[in-house]
Amino acid sequence: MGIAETARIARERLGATPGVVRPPLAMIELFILRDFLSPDECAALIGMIDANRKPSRLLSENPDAAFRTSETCNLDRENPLVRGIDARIARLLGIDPRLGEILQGQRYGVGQQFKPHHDYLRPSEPYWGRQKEIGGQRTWTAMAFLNVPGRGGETQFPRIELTIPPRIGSLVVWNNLDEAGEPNPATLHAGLPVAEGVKYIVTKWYRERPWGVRRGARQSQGRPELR
Ligand SMILES: O=C(O)CCC(=O)C(=O)O
Ligand SMILES: [Fe+2]
Repeated sequence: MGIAETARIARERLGATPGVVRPPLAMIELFILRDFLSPDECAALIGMIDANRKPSRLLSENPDAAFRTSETCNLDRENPLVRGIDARIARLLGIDPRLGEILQGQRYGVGQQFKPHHDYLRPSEPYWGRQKEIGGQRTWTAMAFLNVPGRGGETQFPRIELTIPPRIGSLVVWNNLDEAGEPNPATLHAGLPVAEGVKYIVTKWYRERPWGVRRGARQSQGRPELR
């Protein structure tokens, strides 16, 4: 199934799911589903993130050391809660779960942020040779807020003047590509600095092809810690 067909199905599935809201945005395809995760699920995920967090990394070289200052946790895919949530996201989008990267948690303390960036990959970057092999382009992003920090930590899309405040359990889903399946620059977004408290989210990125390195018949993961 290609990028366009995946997008058509995701659009249809999201559109048919009760509670899914699609803000009227001309330039990007974005959906919000409140209460996708229960407060108990959020609390359990926060515990897992706290137990296993490491400084977040970037896929591309970036001279700005403050570009992404959060911490990241690759969630244990053998854990039943993680498995269930992963499967629910895939079902909501009608997407083949094999296209998904590992479900990650992110934690931002006071002052931490992820400056404006695109989730799609750039074929002109040095990382592309490998990324092309392990799934190719990133297509859709799903991100859920696990808590509400005291202040700050909104997810902002500066090109379309959209700012989404954290809300516990809320899922935000967007297509990083345009109608033609090409990277959509309007999807530029940032995790704004946390001003008070701590912010936790989970993020799920999907690829155009099954994600991972193929060794014979067995599929192992790529370098999930990298963004
Ligand atoms: O923290 C946020 O609000 C955005 C996170 C994000 O953009 C990402 O992890 O790719
Ligand atoms: Fe992002």
